[in-house]
Amino acid sequence: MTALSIPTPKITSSLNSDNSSSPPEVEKKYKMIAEDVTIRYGDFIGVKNITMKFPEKSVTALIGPSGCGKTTFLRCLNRMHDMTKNAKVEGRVMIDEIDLYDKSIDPIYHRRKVGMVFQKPNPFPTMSIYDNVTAGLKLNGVRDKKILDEIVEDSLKMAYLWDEVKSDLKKSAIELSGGQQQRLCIARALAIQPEVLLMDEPASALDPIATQKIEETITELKKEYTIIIVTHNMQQAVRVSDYTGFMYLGELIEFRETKKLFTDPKNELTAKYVQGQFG
Ligand SMILES: Nc1ncnc2c1ncn2[C@@H]1O[C@H](COP(=O)(O)OP(=O)(O)OP(=O)(O)O)[C@@H](O)[C@H]1O
Repeated sequence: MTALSIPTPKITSSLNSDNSSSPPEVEKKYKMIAEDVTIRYGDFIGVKNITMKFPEKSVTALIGPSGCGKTTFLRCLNRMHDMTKNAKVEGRVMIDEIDLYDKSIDPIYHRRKVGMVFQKPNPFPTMSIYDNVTAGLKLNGVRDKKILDEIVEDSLKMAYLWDEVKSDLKKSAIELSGGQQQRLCIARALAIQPEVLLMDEPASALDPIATQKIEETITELKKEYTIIIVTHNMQQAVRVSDYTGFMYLGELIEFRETKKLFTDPKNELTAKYVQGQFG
């Protein structure tokens, strides 16, 4: 994809403590590390002291029963809680060597490195397919039509939507099917060239065929991106992820290679959850 030229802020801190919560079988480098993260909504603690290391170019799934804090945790990975009035995040989230929460960094610059895809497809409804993909780029000052055209094509190809829409990029985004809209949202997230992609139940509003396309897209994208996905669907976690973290009541209970977590869980709670004894 055409590389964007955006100024790099100074690096302010570094880390590599190797204490816990990394899947033990990993040979890859870690792209992102959440360290001692606690998230409160007023007096309520939504996430308790989670340390989690995300291997690069792989998919990590977050699973657990409703209300256990999956979305709350995911949202801290790109500082989305900055926009939630009563939320307070403690701890550190490192991308490469930079703490996203360090007071001296530019949060807008660093948030760009972490793309987000939400549960319900949310294309900008009054915009065309083309304008949806270029919206973030234009906000970042990219105006060159040739560069925009190239990035639109590259992003739509990476999201596995190009062949279905290339002949009519001016069509309104809301004329696409739900599954196509979700792949458009993935293309929109990829257009600003993030390094990490967060996905919050990206297929839960979709039918089985659209879900399969999204899962195939995720499998292809992990060749280039580090992906963290929240899912309710355990089969989906097994199909798409390399590593899985099981959360319960705001805590990370177990974090391992997906196959091992599902076939040989170490924790009794994990075992009960993956066997469907509670949900
Ligand atoms: N803005 C908020 N203010 C207060 N409490 C909140 C807020 N957002 C979430 N919570 C609470 O934090 C806890 C964790 O919620 P969260 O949405 O992260 O869980 P989840 O595991 O993603 O659930 P689900 O699978 O149902 O989406 C819940 O008890 C929820 O009610």
